[in-house]
Amino acid sequence: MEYLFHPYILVGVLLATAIAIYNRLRTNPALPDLPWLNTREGEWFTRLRARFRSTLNYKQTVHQAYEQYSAKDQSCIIPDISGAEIVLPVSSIQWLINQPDSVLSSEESHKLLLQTEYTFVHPFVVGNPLHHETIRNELTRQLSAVTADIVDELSVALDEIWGINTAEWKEVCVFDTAMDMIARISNRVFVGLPLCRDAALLGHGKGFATAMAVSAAVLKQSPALLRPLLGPIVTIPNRTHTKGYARIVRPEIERRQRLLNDTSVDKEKRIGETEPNDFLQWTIRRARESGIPVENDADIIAERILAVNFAAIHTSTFSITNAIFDLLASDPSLTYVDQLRDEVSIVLTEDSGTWTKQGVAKLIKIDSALRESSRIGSFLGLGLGRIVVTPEGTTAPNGTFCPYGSKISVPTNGLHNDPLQYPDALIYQPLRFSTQRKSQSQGDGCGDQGAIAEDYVKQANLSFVSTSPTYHAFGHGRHACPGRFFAANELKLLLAHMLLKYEFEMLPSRPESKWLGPTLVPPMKATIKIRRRAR
Ligand code: HEM
Repeated sequence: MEYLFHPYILVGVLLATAIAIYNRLRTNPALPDLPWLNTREGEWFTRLRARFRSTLNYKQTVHQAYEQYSAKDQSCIIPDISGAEIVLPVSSIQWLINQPDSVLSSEESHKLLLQTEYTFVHPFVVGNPLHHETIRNELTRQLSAVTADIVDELSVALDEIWGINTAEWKEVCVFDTAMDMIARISNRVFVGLPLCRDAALLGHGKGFATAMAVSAAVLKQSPALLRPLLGPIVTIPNRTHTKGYARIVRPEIERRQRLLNDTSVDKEKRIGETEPNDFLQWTIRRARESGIPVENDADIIAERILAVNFAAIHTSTFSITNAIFDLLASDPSLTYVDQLRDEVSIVLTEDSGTWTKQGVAKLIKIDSALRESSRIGSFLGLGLGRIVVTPEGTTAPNGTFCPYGSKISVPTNGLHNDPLQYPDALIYQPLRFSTQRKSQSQGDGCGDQGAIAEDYVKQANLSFVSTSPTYHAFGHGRHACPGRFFAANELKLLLAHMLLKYEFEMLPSRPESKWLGPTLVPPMKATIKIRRRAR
């Protein structure tokens, strides 16, 4: 018996008890009595061990949540090392998105996920998200106007990053090169020329996006009590990149503010030849109109643009990386690459060699390929995350009581890959949605106006940006990604140009995406071989 009192054993027991108590406490609020995935009957510390099992095998966990519970109108709990969340049935999606922000909060869910209190230098920027409005309004409405800029920037970026050598094959890392292109094209619209080509500025934009993802993940996994201590340490790179980005754009912000404030000369001269039509200018104007003095602070404006960089860069890079690997690993005899390339050539010829927003809308096969890759490989294991913020809690339509403070979501990856929702769901079919859109538009053409309009809506519902209860790569409902119209325009143009300008070596198999906890990350190191096509 004496060995039981050995200091090592005592320390071990104390530690295990402390962890068990801590985990018991952090499962605050008391969750409803639902099945906990990955627990085993009779096992010691089974909930604690379940957290590790889920974290290490998220794919299987999400699919179990979907197949055994969510698809059958039942709820369950997924525990992982950062907490435990209630996974609701997919039948409750309409209810979930209809709840007011005072009941289910998307903002609180983002704050928790991104640990914004620590990861941003001025958390005010996310607490008062003026840039969401700028994305919803100016950015989306100005898509026609900025299409020429996007095409110009992506052409230059492709030439520089993938090269123009038509004689030799070149090996490129898809993820890294795509991220370089996305950062540059996006910043062309965010801050304009010449800043969008400033290597240091792009380095800070990409660096911040990566630092955010890493520091938020570390903080989310650590005990809340330790976060005030850990926060300032793990977010050193965030601050370095925020300050670096601000240092580079500040002179331009102040120059534009001076021009807008200067009333001594006429409007044209105050702003230059013509007023810049980019996100920075819209932000400066919105800040002036907001009536909130601090909004005009150059550091706040710069951090807003950086927040938009964060929202845009990784998400869009993940999408295009998945689309490229899926296409190149498809069966060559199915000629998907050629079919997509032909579509691009036809649209470009029809539009006399110039890209317009209307021309981009005609790329329905490219659109379908992007939607298909996002269906199969969306980074969201669980989607539509919300935190219950109403003090009395709320009850989902299947009767699951979700207490105040609990996190709820639905198993997006399971749903997106369900053969009952998508025939042959596990088979990549880039033309899945364009074929459906085409068959819908091939009515007899004699329908009344109402039927034609209905047909149009049905077709649009299958586009890349269109969210639904069975497709939430961009979320769904009023908190669905406001940047998706810009992202889709940019990605369709980028993929179109890649196909038009380059030959690709097909791949024998698809490099695997990896689960990092609940996030599905595309291959970040895998390479492909490309060669510039001779004109
Ligand atoms: C393919 C690229 C993109 C994907 C897959 C994507 C995906 C998402 C998802 C899943 C959400 C969460 C929706 C929810 O909470 O239910 C979201 C939110 C958001 N996205 Fe995107 N996004 C992309 C590109 C962009 C771009 C380019 C921008 C900015 C220009 C942007 C800005 C935002 C913002 C501001 C939110 C928060 C919206 C809110 O809370 O109301 N995203 N995005």
